[in-house]
Amino acid sequence: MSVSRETERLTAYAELLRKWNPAINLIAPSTLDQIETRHIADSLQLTEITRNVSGNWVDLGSGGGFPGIVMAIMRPDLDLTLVESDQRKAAFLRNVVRELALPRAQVICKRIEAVDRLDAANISARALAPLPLLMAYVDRHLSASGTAWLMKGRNWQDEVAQARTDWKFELKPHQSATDPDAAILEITEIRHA
Ligand SMILES: C[S@@+](CC[C@H](N)C(=O)[O-])C[C@H]1O[C@@H](n2cnc3c(N)ncnc32)[C@H](O)[C@@H]1O
Repeated sequence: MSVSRETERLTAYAELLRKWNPAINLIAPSTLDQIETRHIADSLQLTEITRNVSGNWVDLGSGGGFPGIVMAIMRPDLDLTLVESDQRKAAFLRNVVRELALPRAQVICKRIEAVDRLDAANISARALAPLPLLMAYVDRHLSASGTAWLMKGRNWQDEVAQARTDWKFELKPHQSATDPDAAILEITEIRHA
């Protein structure tokens, strides 16, 4: 049976994470044995939901590369930008992009608030900030017709209620398969309330 190019790259990525995590703390050490079942599986849910989506993609606060690197592996047809302000994590991400040969992925090592507007068709973020703050980051970098894909934990409904104080938006939640209380929030038409 042939192993797909995507599977080879996901395996190589997991190896790089395991190699570098002791030095850089890319993911919580307690979750090192859950790279495939939790971190990659979470990210693959997003790539599955968005398999027919087109346009440039921006992943904010990429950290060790979830979901940004998984998106770059599964969608090599998209221009993808990972924004990560921590220099050591950004160096790791650049190394992954080079070693896995992902030529349409680039890393910006700056704070999200300091990056020139990216005018993205799609934005993703996982474990970056509470939704009210995340909306401000997304609003800065999303195009008027763009879609945000925000991976949220079990308090997502409370966060949505808080965010609606300052923002108006259309919301379509996709329930997580790995954690029934978590969701990927598909958000469009963002504007100040
Ligand atoms: C908790 S980690 C999550 C990383 C990854 N998305 C994941 O799910 O594993 C949040 C990351 O966002 C980065 N970050 C936080 N605030 C940021 C900002 N304002 N600009 C750029 N990066 C930021 C941090 O350095 C950190 O690597």
